[in-house]
Amino acid sequence: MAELLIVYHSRTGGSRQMAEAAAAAARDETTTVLKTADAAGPDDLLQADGYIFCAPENLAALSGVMKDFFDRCYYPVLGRIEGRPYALMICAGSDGENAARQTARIATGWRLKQVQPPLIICTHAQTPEAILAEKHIPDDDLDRCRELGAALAAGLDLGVF
Ligand SMILES: Cc1cc2nc3c(=O)[nH]c(=O)nc-3n(C[C@H](O)[C@H](O)[C@H](O)COP(=O)(O)O)c2cc1C
Repeated sequence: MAELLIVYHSRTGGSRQMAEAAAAAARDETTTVLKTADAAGPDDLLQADGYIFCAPENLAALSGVMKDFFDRCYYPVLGRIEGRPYALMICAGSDGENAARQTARIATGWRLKQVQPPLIICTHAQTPEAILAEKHIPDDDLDRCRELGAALAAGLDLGVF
């Protein structure tokens, strides 16, 4: 069975809920490994056949912990995972585009194949208190994460990418 690796970072819970929803749906289709960014490393990337990366946008960039995952793994796996499919999920307050663009550039460096446009979910938190509060991602947004997880996992299992 093909293996899907989902790597995520979350500060206030939104990205975690998104990653967990994608993982739960993906597990119905293929072997799925869910790891936090600080626990994941090059061996996890090498072992998997495809990826979902999920993280918040912080200060108009990918969150630092997720960036550290890519920084640690970039050269150890460069040239060894080319052509593998991936998808991207970003949790943001009101934007998310820069984090998505930045992550896509890293993935292009690895020569990964993006199999669908980035899924950006905005929490619409505006005040410092709301931004720092624990997030609750609505079920219809989590449905979009479930669809993404199921589609990537099913495609991996069928070998269509
Ligand atoms: C330090 C910090 C910086 C942020 N910068 C942005 C930003 O540049 N753009 C944006 O859309 N949201 C921004 N946000 C909002 C978060 O992306 C949003 O709260 C999201 O839910 C965080 O995901 P998480 O719950 O997985 O941590 C920022 C939040 C924090 C704490």
